[in-house]
Amino acid sequence: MNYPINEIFQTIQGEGYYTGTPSIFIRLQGCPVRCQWCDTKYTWTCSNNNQISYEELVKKKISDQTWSYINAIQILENIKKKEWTAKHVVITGGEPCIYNLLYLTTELEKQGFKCQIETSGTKIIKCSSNTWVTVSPKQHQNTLPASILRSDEIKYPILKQEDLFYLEKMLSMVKNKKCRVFLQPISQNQEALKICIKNCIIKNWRLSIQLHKYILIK
Ligand SMILES: C[S@@+](CC[C@H](N)C(=O)[O-])C[C@H]1O[C@@H](n2cnc3c(N)ncnc32)[C@H](O)[C@@H]1O
Ligand SMILES: Nc1nc2[nH]cc(C(=O)O)c2c(=O)[nH]1
Ligand code: SF4
Ligand SMILES: [Mg+2]
Repeated sequence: MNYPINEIFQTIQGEGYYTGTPSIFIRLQGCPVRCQWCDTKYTWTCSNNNQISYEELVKKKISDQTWSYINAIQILENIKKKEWTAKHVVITGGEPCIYNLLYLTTELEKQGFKCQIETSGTKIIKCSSNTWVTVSPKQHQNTLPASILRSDEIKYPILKQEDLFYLEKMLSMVKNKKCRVFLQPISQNQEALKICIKNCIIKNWRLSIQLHKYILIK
């Protein structure tokens, strides 16, 4: 099965529960959700005009809207060829759950990788049962309660205190589920950081600051 991939890179996970974990990122192309503060807008459209070859994709040095159809075997070949050592794979995007990720996560697990998906939860999540699912609820496009139920962590970007109303509404829909909640300031906004810190302490939630943006890694 081929997936439209924007970039594949090895770095340190900068967000959420696995912050600090050496990770191989697989960024898929395409997202219909269109959050206006999104920091990966270059993945939103999957236009044929921006399609490049596998050979060009694996050599990409900059983050732009070019992408290539790549299958799991080619991904594994690329990881081996680049001698990457991380065993944690983060499938992100764009919105990766517009695609069926069951095949990709299963093939990666067969080779000993731990898979994590970063998703808005606005689409039905199709992946292996061992995959760690990070759901980032989105107010304007209605994250599915089923996604919250499947989630291993909820990572909620906020700008202002009122943004928390939607998170509380989503959590109230899954009363019996114990959720791991992370608050994440949007775009390193310092006022939002203060609001995140205040509410994490009150609610005993955890803070996610996008570490990679502070230590200037990809
Ligand atoms: C780029 S998104 C891709 C995965 C998926 N579409 C989603 O929204 O979860 C990965 C994570 O980055 C967060 N994010 C995107 N832009 C951000 C920004 N400007 N500030 C903070 N977090 C941001 C998203 O909320 C999500 O948790
Ligand atoms: N280092 C690093 N950690 C991340 N965690 C989630 C990311 C994303 O864009 O999905 C991301 C990213 O782009 N870089
Ligand atoms: S759902 Fe994720 S990728 Fe899509 S616009 Fe929102 S933050 Fe960006
Ligand atoms: Mg990112």
